[in-house]
Amino acid sequence: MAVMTHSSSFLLPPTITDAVNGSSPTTYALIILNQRLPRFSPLLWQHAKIRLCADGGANRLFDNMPELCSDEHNVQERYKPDVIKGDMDSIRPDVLNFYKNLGTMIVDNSDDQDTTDLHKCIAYVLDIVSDDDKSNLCILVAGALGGRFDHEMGNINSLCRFSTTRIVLLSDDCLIQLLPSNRHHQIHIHSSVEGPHCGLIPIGAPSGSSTTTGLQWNLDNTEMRFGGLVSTSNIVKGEIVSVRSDSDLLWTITIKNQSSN
Ligand SMILES: Nc1ncnc2c1ncn2[C@@H]1O[C@H](COP(=O)(O)OP(=O)(O)OP(=O)(O)O)[C@@H](O)[C@H]1O
Ligand SMILES: Cc1ncc(C[n+]2csc(CCO)c2C)c(N)n1
Repeated sequence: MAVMTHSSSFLLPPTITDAVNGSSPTTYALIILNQRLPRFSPLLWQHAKIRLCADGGANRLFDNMPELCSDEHNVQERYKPDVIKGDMDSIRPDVLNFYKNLGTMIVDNSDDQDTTDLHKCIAYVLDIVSDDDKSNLCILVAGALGGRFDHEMGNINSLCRFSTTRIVLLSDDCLIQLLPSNRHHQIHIHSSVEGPHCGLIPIGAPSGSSTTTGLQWNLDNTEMRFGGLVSTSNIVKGEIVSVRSDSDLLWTITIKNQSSN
């Protein structure tokens, strides 16, 4: 069974990350959604090679980034997205014009009312990254959780629709990613920035057999299904959590508020 490693090193400053990652650095893309920016968004921005706003996500970048970078000047000019894409029913005209004048590419997909703005942005990233970058690609999605439940489920559905792409949904409080079936997942825990609370949740279909190490309540060939057992309120115990399952699972872990540590 092929090993797939996971690390939330994008929550650490890039210099530390580069030293840890060694030879094959991850290519990060950042997609900003229409929810209050997570407090660590400036860090995600630094890691990212390409930055997109999904429609109204541009309003959040424009309105919230200056508060998060209060020690910097000209924040709105400096934090210029490469692309704004979506059905353009939420972005404010002043914000659209501001970024258009800075040279941001605007992609209006108002004709497509069947896929979400997040879906459109992920598809765009997959279209433009080179094959080399695609193999190391990880898409970070800021503002994906909390707020409207239909949007949250739409965002989780994007993980399933693009199940062969590494995508991490992020809020201030936690992250979610998909662990594809039939891999040996090794999740490196950065305990200074994440944990200890975590969960493993079957999505789309029941999981017949899942096995883990590194958790307080490990699974041992355990079945999980909605209406039966799903592993919520679990706790990370080791530096590495390993997961094997015959079905796709969602992995979620809390993100620490570092100002309170
Ligand atoms: N409250 C929320 N919770 C989670 N994700 C959100 C929320 N609001 C927006 N998003 C995400 O941000 C993206 C862009 O948001 P935006 O408000 O521009 O979308 P929208 O298509 O205009 O939404 P709607 O028309 O349903 O209000 C959405 O596709 C969704 O992925
Ligand atoms: C069955 C069904 N349910 C909802 C929508 C609405 N919808 C889904 S994605 C989207 C675009 C949002 O930017 C919209 C309006 C649909 N088309 N089909």
